[in-house]
Amino acid sequence: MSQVDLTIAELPFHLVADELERLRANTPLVHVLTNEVVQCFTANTLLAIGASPAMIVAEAEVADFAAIADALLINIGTVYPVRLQAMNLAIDAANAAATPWVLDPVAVGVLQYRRDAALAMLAKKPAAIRGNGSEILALAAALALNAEAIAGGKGVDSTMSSMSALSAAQQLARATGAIVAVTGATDYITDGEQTWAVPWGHPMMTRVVGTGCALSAVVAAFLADAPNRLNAVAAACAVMAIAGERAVECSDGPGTFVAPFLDALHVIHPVQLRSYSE
Ligand SMILES: Nc1ncnc2c1ncn2[C@@H]1O[C@H](COP(=O)(O)OP(=O)(O)OP(=O)(O)O)[C@@H](O)[C@H]1O
Ligand SMILES: Cc1ncsc1CCO
Ligand SMILES: [Mg+2]
Repeated sequence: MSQVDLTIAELPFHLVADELERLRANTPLVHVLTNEVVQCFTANTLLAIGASPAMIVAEAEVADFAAIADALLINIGTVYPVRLQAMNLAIDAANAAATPWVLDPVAVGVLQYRRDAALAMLAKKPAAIRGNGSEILALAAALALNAEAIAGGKGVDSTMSSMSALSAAQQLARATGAIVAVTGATDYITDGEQTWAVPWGHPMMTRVVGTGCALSAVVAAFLADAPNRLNAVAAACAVMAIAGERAVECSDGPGTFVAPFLDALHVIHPVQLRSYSE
């Protein structure tokens, strides 16, 4: 019987550089079905990094658009019945076109309606799942029908570290076939066997709304036509975390963080990333 290789290694900068170069060359069209809080920030984040966002949400349009987009994000942060219906139509069309889609299971440990919705989506095989510690623990527990372990999270915020959810992330990846990214002080990105650690970022990123939601959209962008999905998801996490660190240097707090964060995403360059490896 073959042993599962649970190696964890820090993501090297040259891989981030390669993935960023690929993304900028492709300028992927990202179909975004996200929550109502973070729409504009998510679109600006995608534009700053070099992707094209489109928030197409009508039931009558989502299938047609998912079929022509390069990647799809499904974020259940403010899900309600009509939106859920549209999300499932978009997922089915993306799957029919072999287009990668990402699930952001916002607050999945807090409410049964979205938990049921997320579990049904898992059966449709997301290419990646990106959540905070509480969300990944809750989703893994829900999938295993481990009822006591499901509850978790303070609304949309995590009460658990990413490290405490690492094993759940690996199990979730193995059970679903998705790349799982669990974010926090260190982000862990896993296919269930190999795991990249992304240790950058800053706590200020949790003091403005939507950095995680926007990261999930960036994960979708990096997954478009990705030859290596694990590296693509990890690079998305790295670029956001590095930009977050840089933005803090030019900000006084949450109110002045967002503008330098978008600027940092815009200027981050593969050549500069490669120089960190030397
Ligand atoms: N303590 C921390 N130190 C450094 N970076 C952090 C920390 N906590 C979160 N981050 C970074 O913030 C970003 C968002 O991750 P987080 O886990 O907060 O997502 P989230 O809870 O889903 O966010 P939201 O739902 O508000 O969009 C990631 O890039 C992550 O690396
Ligand atoms: C604050 C908030 N409420 C529902 S979704 C969302 C965005 C952060 O996940
Ligand atoms: Mg979130």
